[in-house]
Amino acid sequence: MTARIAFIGGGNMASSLIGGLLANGANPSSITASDPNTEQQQNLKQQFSVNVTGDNNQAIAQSDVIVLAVKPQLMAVVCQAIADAGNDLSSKLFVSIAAGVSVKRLKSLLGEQVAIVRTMPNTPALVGRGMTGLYAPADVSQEQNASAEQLMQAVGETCWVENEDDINHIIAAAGSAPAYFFLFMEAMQQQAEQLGFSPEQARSLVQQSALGSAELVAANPDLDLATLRANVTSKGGTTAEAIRVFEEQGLRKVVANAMDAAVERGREMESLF
Ligand SMILES: NC(=O)C1=CN([C@@H]2O[C@H](COP(=O)(O)OP(=O)(O)OC[C@H]3O[C@@H](n4cnc5c(N)ncnc54)[C@H](O)[C@@H]3O)[C@@H](O)[C@H]2O)C=CC1
Ligand SMILES: O=C(O)[C@@H]1CCC=N1
Repeated sequence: MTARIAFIGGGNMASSLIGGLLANGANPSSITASDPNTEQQQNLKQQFSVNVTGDNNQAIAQSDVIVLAVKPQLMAVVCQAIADAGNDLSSKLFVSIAAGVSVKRLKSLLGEQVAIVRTMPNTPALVGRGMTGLYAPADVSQEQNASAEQLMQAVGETCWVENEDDINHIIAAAGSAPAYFFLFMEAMQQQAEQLGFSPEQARSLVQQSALGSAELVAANPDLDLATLRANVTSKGGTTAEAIRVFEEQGLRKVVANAMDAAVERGREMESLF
């Protein structure tokens, strides 16, 4: 029997996961998205034909795997209401995708016996190119770990971590990472427009270069990234000049500082939410 999956919160990340699951062959009738925003419910129904509701407890009652996909600051109130409804949660597997909410915190809200796997996906899940980190405390069974892994592998690749704090490292290296690449691409698009291209042309130039580069990386697992870069960089040529400017102006340090800031914020959120 395929697992019935409830999404508590049907926003950006839930939509990416739902879209990815359906593209991978999941049956829309096995998925229920719960969201108080009726417009969001309509979008999900229209786009994916999944079941929608505004009642979290109804979605949970009819599902085996519960994906907690609300904003971190809402997690406490949402989980408390789930616990207060008094439904039997003992046979359910909870999969949290929230940044900055610890398993300890979730258990304190949902109940100490509740099985919880903490994960950190990213939005390319929508196109089957997700990267998800997973952490399971010792009381989660092998079978439940396998269910969580199966869910996330349907939308991309997975990486288990042994220590919960490593989820904050996954956030820095993968969960938040699409935004870094989008920022870089945005900056390149802007400059391409300055150089005289139309916005469409500029986007296409940047988009195809990014896509081609990522595919080259994936197609050459034995070549390190520095070698791929060197292959573009003719001695005394144009790329060398651009790379010189990036290096001299501290791109590596900026990247390291930005990733460290994401880790720190993840830890800080764990003390707030
Ligand atoms: N957006 C991203 O790239 C990623 C997000 N996450 C995590 O996913 C979670 C959701 O983030 P987004 O999808 O970006 O946020 P979002 O704001 O797009 O989605 C949250 C949804 O929850 C709904 N909601 C509000 N109150 C609710 C309630 N009481 N019950 C059920 N649903 C309720 C909102 O209407 C909204 O549609 C966050 O905890 C975030 O840390 C994790 C990895 C990546
Ligand atoms: O920005 C955030 O907090 C979430 C977690 C990773 C991506 N979005």
